[in-house]
Order: sequence, then C-alpha cells, then structure tokens
Amino acid sequence: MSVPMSRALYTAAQVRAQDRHAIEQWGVPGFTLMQRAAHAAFGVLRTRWPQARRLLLLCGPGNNGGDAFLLGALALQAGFEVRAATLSDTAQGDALLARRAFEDAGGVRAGAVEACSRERFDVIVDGLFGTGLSRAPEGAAAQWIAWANASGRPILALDVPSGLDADTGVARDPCVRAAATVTFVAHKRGLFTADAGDCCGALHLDRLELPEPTSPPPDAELLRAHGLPPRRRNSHKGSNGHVLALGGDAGTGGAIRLCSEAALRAGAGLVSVATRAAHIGALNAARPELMAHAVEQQADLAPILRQASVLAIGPGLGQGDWGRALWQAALDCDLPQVVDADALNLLAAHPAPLPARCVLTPHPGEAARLLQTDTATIQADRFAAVRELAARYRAVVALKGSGSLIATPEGRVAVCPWGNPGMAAGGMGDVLTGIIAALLAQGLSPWDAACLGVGLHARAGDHAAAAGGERGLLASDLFLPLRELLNADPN
Ligand SMILES: NC(=O)C1=CN([C@@H]2O[C@H](COP(=O)(O)OP(=O)(O)OC[C@H]3O[C@@H](n4cnc5c(N)ncnc54)[C@H](O)[C@@H]3O)[C@@H](O)[C@H]2O)[C@@H](O)CC1
Ligand SMILES: Nc1ncnc2c1ncn2[C@@H]1O[C@H](COP(=O)(O)OP(=O)(O)O)[C@@H](O)[C@H]1O
Ligand SMILES: [K+]
Repeated sequence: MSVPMSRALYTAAQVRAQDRHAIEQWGVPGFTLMQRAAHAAFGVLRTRWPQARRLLLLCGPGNNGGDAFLLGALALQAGFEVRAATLSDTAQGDALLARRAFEDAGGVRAGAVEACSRERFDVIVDGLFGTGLSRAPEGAAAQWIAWANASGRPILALDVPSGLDADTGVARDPCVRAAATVTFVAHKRGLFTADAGDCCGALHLDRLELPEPTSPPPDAELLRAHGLPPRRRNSHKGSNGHVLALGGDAGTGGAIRLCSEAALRAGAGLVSVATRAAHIGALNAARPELMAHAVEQQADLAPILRQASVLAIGPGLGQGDWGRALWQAALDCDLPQVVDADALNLLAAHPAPLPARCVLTPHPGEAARLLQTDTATIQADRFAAVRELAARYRAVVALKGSGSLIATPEGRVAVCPWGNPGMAAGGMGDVLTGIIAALLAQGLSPWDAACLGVGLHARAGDHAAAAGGERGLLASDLFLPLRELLNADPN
C-alpha cells in the first residue's frame, strides 16, 4: 500500500522515529529541523494574518517551546513586537539553544500571562506542548491555555494544539482551541478525529524538507475525495445492483425511507424495501421509484430476498420479534450487507458469524455495545476501537462521528476529514447505510464501498451545510449534493 504523504497519518511515536531517523541517518541536526519548523509556521502566520505585528509566544519546556522561540526570533528580525511566556527554565538541548537565539534577537519575557492585556497581541503562538504531551495541562500551563482561549485573539498552534492527544484526538482539559495549526514532518492521526475538529482550526502540514519515509507504513490514511467513473453507455438497471432495505418497524418508517432513498440517490439500479404494511402507502406516494413490500411474517420475505443482490439492514428495525425475525433472515442469507442501528444492537446482544462482505456502521454507542464497553471508552481511543471491532466481527467497520474511521479486520484504517456537526441529527446514519449498500450493489468491495460511502456522505453534508448552515440540516438535504459528488471527479 502506497499512500502519499498528504494522506498518510502516523502515531506520535512514528513521527518521533522519523525525526530521529532524519537526525541520525541523514545527518540533519535537530536544531535545523526546529529552524525549518519555525520558518514554516512563521510563513503561515504571515499569510493568515498579514496585519499582525505583535505576538505572544506560549513556550513549554520541550522542543515545542523551542519551535516557538525560533519563530519569535524570526518575527523579531522581521520587525514584530514579541513577548514570550516561558513555562519553566529547565529547557535543554535544542530548546535551550532556541531560547538563547530568541534572547539574542532581543526577545523579552512576558511575565505572568494572566496579567497581560489581551489587546497587546494580534496573534498568540502556542508552543506549550506538541507530541510530548504526557498528561492534562495543569498549573500555569492550564491557566495560560484558558486565558488564551478566552482572549479573543487568534491562536496559531505549533505541531499540535497543546492539550490535544496526537494519537487519539482526545482533548485533555484544558486544550488550546487554535485558529490554525502547522504540523511538522507528518500528519499525526489524532489531528483528524474525536475532539480535533474543535481544536486544530485550519491545518497545514510542513515536511521540513525531509524525504518521504520508506518505512514504517503509515498507521492510517485520509480518505480521497472522488466519485465513481461514468457508467458504461450500454448499462441497464440490472447492471447496477438491487438493494433490499430491511427495517421500519411501527413508528420508524422514516428511517427505512431515508436509507432506501439514499440507495437510489447513490446509484443502485433497483431498490426494494421490506417494511411494515402500514408504511407502504407513504413510501409509494413519496418515492414511487422504490419497490415497497409489506413484510409481516418471515414467509413474506423469501421471494423478496431472492431478487436482491445487497441488503441494508437496521434502520428503524427495532429489537422486537419482527425486527429479530428480519435480522435472522439476513444472517441466514449469503448476500453482502450493510449492518446498522438495531441490527447492530441485535448482533451485540446475540453474537453470530456474519455473512461474507459485510460493512458494519456503528456510532460510538452501538460500538460500545458491540465491544461490551461504554461510549467513553470507545471515544478515548477511536483507532483502537474500530480496529478491535473489525477484527472481532471479521468485517469492514465504519465507526461514525466527528472524523469517522473505517477499518478492515487486518487493521487497515482510513479517516474521514469531512463532515460537520450539522450532521449530528436523526436520520443521517440511515442515509449512510443506503449509500454504502448502493456502492456494494454497484460492485465495489466492502472496503471501497465503506470508504467512498463515508466520504461522499460527509462531503454531501458539508455541501448542504455550506448552502444553508449547519443547524437545521436534514438528512434528506444530502441527496442532491450526494448525487453531484457521486458523478463528479472520478479519480
Ligand atoms: N528534532 C525534533 O525532534 C523536532 C521536534 N519538533 C518539535 O518538538 C516537539 C516534541 O518535542 P518534545 O519531545 O520535547 O515534547 P514537547 O515539547 O511536546 O513536550 C515535552 C515536555 O513537556 C513536558 N510535559 C508534557 N506534558 C506536560 C504537561 N501536561 N504538563 C507539564 N509538562 C508537560 C514533558 O515533561 C517534556 O518536558 C514536536 O511536537 C515539535 O513541535 C520540531 O521542532 C521538529 C523537529
Ligand atoms: N459532529 C459531527 N461531525 C461530522 N459528522 C457527524 C457529526 N455528527 C454526526 N455525524 C455523522 O452523521 C451520521 C450520524 O449517524 P447516526 O448517529 O447513526 O444517526 P442516526 O441514527 O440518527 O441516523 C454519521 O455518519 C456521523 O459520522
Ligand atoms: K503546541
């Protein structure tokens, strides 16, 4: 697997190993790397805030603080007014050299940050902690972070917003909320999931002129933005698969409608729905392209199952007798399927081998049930959770939420950098289920269908939010942008 550096994601330990490799094998001094980091970050600062002239540096005890000091030295040389708040005087090695370079350039200490007037600074540079963060910031570091966050001044974070765990994306309390983050050498995987979206702001990567590493392989990869290539001119509906969506117990007919309509909008040739008799009229009236079948007992299902090439099971399924019977029928047939919502809850309650070529789409609550743990544990390390789910259930798994993750049983992980909190609304997951099912039906592998489906869904959510705002976004608002994105950009 070859992943371009712009999409390769590493753990903090892997990036530190790359730093060491550059220093020991290629003979690039650590201080030179620090100078390059400072140049890169200062370049971003000048581009983003061309009017800025007054900087406050928050400098921690390690090399992240060193980066900030060297940025300060560059800014002083460019005529900026710079103050540095220094967490401790214990800096050693390159960080100590950097502090001396700052002082030699005429830099002065800020004194107590809390006593500073916010109005005296245009930009705050966060050089407290990077990949070396080992616990939640406390004492002066915690106070400075809280002060900076409340200052109303934009914060430029160096490498990682201080307080954010570079491996898990979990924000310790407190954590810097940056307007922009310049990350060095390689993308850390924690910059793309969990709390990262609230802390990083605009993300910039600077490789510090290092060549691409040949090993180890990245821990994870970012999804690519693409759609599907054009259909063959001589295509017919049978060439594009037949999705059967199963669900919609009493009271939750909307869920299966959203799922099945999403499958149509994602290009399935035919979409059938197996649902409660009470929903048939509404489904046919709202979306006549769907083939809605009343299924009240298992015998009703057999002829419908025979027509299908892919199942989408779970939205609105419930966990009563009716839902359990449909889930058992799905488990017993050999079709590729997307397993969501109550089908996941039933699987968690009654573990069973899954048919080949399944995609599971849990949100963190469902993931917790599948792993017999709690949601906080899932969110504390989403990478570990998605890998464990995929390995345990021998299926491709999409763990949803801010920065959705997709994993194979072998441990390959992709991360979705799109999506927005407007999508934290009922029905969004049902749409994703239908999209992935339609892509499976069009011949994609479970991995490709899950990756493309999660990416299209999140990008469609971003397009819809850009058109009208995040609050009030409806799951069905995704259908039209979804169609455009699916048909655009085949690469
Ligand atoms: N040569 C290199 O290795 C390079 C390192 N770079 C920078 O160096 C950073 C890593 O430097 P370090 O390994 O020194 O680590 P950091 O500077 O991120 O922080 C480590 C220091 O902070 C202390 N610390 C950690 N968590 C704390 C907490 N919650 N409260 C108080 N103290 C805490 C540690 O005891 C240690 O002294 C990167 O993130 C990057 O910014 C860049 O200059 C590029 C080159
Ligand atoms: N804050 C967020 N940022 C990005 N995507 C989000 C966010 N909140 C929810 N989503 C996405 O919206 C969908 C919600 O799915 P789910 O929780 O199953 O909803 P429902 O069961 O109501 O359909 C998932 O694809 C999830 O990744
Ligand atoms: K930082």
